[in-house]
Amino acid sequence: MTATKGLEGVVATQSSISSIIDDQLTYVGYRIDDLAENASFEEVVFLLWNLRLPTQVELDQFKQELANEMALPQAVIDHLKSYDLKTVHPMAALRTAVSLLGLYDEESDVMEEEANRRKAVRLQAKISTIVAAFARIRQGLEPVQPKQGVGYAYNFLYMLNGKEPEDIEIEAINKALVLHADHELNASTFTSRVCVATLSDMYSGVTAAIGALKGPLHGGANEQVMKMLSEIGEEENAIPYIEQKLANKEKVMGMGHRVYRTGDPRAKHLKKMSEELTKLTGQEKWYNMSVKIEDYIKREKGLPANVDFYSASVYHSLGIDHDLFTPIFAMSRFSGWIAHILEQYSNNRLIRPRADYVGPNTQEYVTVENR
Ligand SMILES: CC(=O)SCCNC(=O)CCNC(=O)[C@H](O)C(C)(C)COP(=O)(O)OP(=O)(O)OC[C@H]1O[C@@H](n2cnc3c(N)ncnc32)[C@H](O)[C@@H]1OP(=O)(O)O
Ligand SMILES: O=C([O-])CC(=O)C(=O)O
Repeated sequence: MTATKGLEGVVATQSSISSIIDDQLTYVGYRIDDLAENASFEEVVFLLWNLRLPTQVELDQFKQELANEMALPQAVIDHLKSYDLKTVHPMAALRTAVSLLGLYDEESDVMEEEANRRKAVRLQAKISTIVAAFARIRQGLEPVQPKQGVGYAYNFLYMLNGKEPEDIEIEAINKALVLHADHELNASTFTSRVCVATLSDMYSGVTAAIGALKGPLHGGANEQVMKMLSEIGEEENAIPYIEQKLANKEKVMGMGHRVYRTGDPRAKHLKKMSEELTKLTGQEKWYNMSVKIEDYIKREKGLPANVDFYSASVYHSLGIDHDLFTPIFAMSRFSGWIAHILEQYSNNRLIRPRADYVGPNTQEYVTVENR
């Protein structure tokens, strides 16, 4: 047996949810460019879970179902209030809060398809409320109740900031949510599938996936990109900073991808938004700095910017705290994880690969007093 490091190139399952072929991404066959320009996030969630686009009536109904499920059990809010809010990372808080949520769902261990569909709606609805509530509570503010009759992106911003969002903010968050929703067998989605393939429950699957997304080689990279840009500070420092990083054999966050070779098709949409939003808010330097880094890394290392690179300056120019960038990614990716969990249940087999053993040969056991 020989191991493939990082499972590169290994095809581990069949899936009908999203595809990456020749560096093009589709959700259920629909091009990401078309979805990013035209679709609401709720439309995309419906698509991922039902493998078809909704009619207007279905979409309105689905939006209402999500809005109806946004409120959190008081116990979850009280729990969020009990954390050490100065030190707890929001992704760690999210991981725990989502797991806790499962304790308040009477159907959490009911495995029938209809129950799983109801849990899917509850989870997708409540994740945005948890992220917003955590952000408010740590500022010493009360969580804002979700609003009826508005879309998912609007409601998130409303609960986060406690005021009506501007159209441009809603558009930016909606587009970011559409772009991050699913991505074939990325590390966190694979984690969710491995977890539920034991026939564990949906709460366990998404909790495990949050843990995988949190790492800086995956979803955690967007926060690290903003950390890097903040350290660079001014445009003229960008190239010397990156040269030093490469000389130290350190990775440049937001660059490179396991699957894409020529470029990540999501990045151009975020780049355009970054340009618009940083200009609008008089913070062009973050965009200009990002372009310099992207061009340099492409030229020197042949690596493309990934989805995490420009999302950093987009969220920053919306005034969002840097450590909330990855939770926002999670909010969107919940839809993909859930789609994959439902697909895994529908055609399940335990996922259990092998390891190529490279440890010592068989050894004789020596009792502790004789070692
Ligand atoms: C939503 C997402 O998850 S998108 C990815 C988010 N993650 C990041 O942005 C973190 C930075 N990027 C990376 O670490 C990588 O590009 C990954 C993890 C995304 C994918 O990489 P892998 O396919 O595993 O490639 P691997 O890490 O083995 O790198 C291959 C080579 O490219 C180099 N490389 C890859 N990415 C980078 C980078 N961002 N900066 C500098 N060098 C890089 C590696 O140092 C390595 O060079 P070597 O062969 O000389 O040792
Ligand atoms: O697919 C991957 O490996 C990482 C990624 O871009 C994503 O999860 O969106």
